[in-house]
Amino acid sequence: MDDRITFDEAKKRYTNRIVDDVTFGVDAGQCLGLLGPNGAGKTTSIYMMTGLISRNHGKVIYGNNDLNDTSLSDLSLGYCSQYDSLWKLLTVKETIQFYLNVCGYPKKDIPYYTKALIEACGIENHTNKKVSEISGGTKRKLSLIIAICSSPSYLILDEPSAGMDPFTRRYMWKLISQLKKVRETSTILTTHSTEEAEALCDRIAILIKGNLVCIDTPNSIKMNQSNHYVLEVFTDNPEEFEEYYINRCNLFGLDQTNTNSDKKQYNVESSFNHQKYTVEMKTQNIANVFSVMEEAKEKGHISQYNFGQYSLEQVFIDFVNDSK
Ligand SMILES: Nc1ncnc2c1ncn2[C@@H]1O[C@H](COP(=O)(O)OP(=O)(O)OP(=O)(O)O)[C@@H](O)[C@H]1O
Repeated sequence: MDDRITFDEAKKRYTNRIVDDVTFGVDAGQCLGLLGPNGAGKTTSIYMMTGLISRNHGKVIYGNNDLNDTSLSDLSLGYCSQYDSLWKLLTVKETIQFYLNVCGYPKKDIPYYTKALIEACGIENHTNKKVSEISGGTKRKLSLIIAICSSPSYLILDEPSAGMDPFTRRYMWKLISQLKKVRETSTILTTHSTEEAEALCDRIAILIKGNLVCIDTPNSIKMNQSNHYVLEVFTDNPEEFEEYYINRCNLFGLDQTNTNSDKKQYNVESSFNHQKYTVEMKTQNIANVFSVMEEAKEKGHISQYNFGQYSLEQVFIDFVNDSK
C-alpha cells in the first residue's frame, strides 16, 4: 500500500498524497525541468498545474492569474501530454490546420503556418498521412506542434521527447529553445533524460516521492557534488585491480585510518571486464589517479580507463539512491 495514503479527519475519507508541498516558479523566457524516477509525481504535478486534476491545497499562478479564478481559455498556455491524444482519422496537415483554426489564426494564413510548422519539425514526408499511419516519434512531434502552434506564453511538456530518435530529439530541442528566445515562453517540462535537462533547462527540479529534493541550475547541482568522481576501468583481472590499485596503492587517497565505519568509502559496479568506481575524494589527488592509471595501462594491467567528475546523471542517481 502506498504509505502516502492518509486519513483526512476533516473530510472523513482517505486521501492519496502523491505530491507534497512543492514550490517552484519559472521566469519569462526560462525553462524548468522536472526530473524524477517513475512514480515521483511529475505527471501529477503537471495535471495540477494544467487544472486536469484538483488539488487539496496550494496555488498555481500564471503571471498574475491564480488558476482557481482563471479560465484556462484565458491563458496563453500550450500543453503536450505524456500520451498523444490525436484524432487517428485526420491527416497530419488536417490536425495542424484544425488547431490553428481553434487558436484563431486568420483562415487565409492557415496554409502558410501549417507548412511552416511541418517544415520546422521536418515531417514534410508525412504531411498527407493519417495519424494512424505515422510512427510514435512523428506523433510526438505532432503533439509538440499542437502545443506550440499558438506561440504560447506558457508551455508545459510532459516527456516531450519520449520515443524520439536522437536526431529528432535535437530538432525538438532547437524548436523549444527558439520559442523560449523569440516568444519569451516560460516552459516546464518533465524528462527522464539528464542530457535533455542540461540541453534545455535553465533550472532543474528533482522530485522524489512527491517531494522536491533539489532545485538549481544544472551547473550548480553538479558543483555541489564537485568532490565526487567516477573512474571506469576496463581490465581482464578486476579482482586483482581492486586489491592492488584501489586497496594497496590507495588510488583515491582515502583516509585508511577510518576503519571503524562499516560504510565503504567508494562504490563499485562490476560487469564482465568493466569496473565503475564512484568516490568522494580530495581534489589534490586527481593528478595521482591519472598518473597511476597511465602506469597501469603501460604495464598492461588495464586496457582503458575514464576518469572525471560526476555527471548530472550520476548526481541524480545518488539522490534517488539516498531516498531509498
Ligand atoms: N489516478 C490515480 N489514482 C491514484 N494514484 C495514482 C493515480 N495516477 C497516478 N497515481 C500514483 O501517483 C504516483 C505518481 O504518479 P505520476 O504519474 O505522477 O508519476 P511520474 O513521476 O509522472 O512517473 P513516470 O515517470 O513513470 O511518468 C504513482 O505512485 C502513481 O501510482
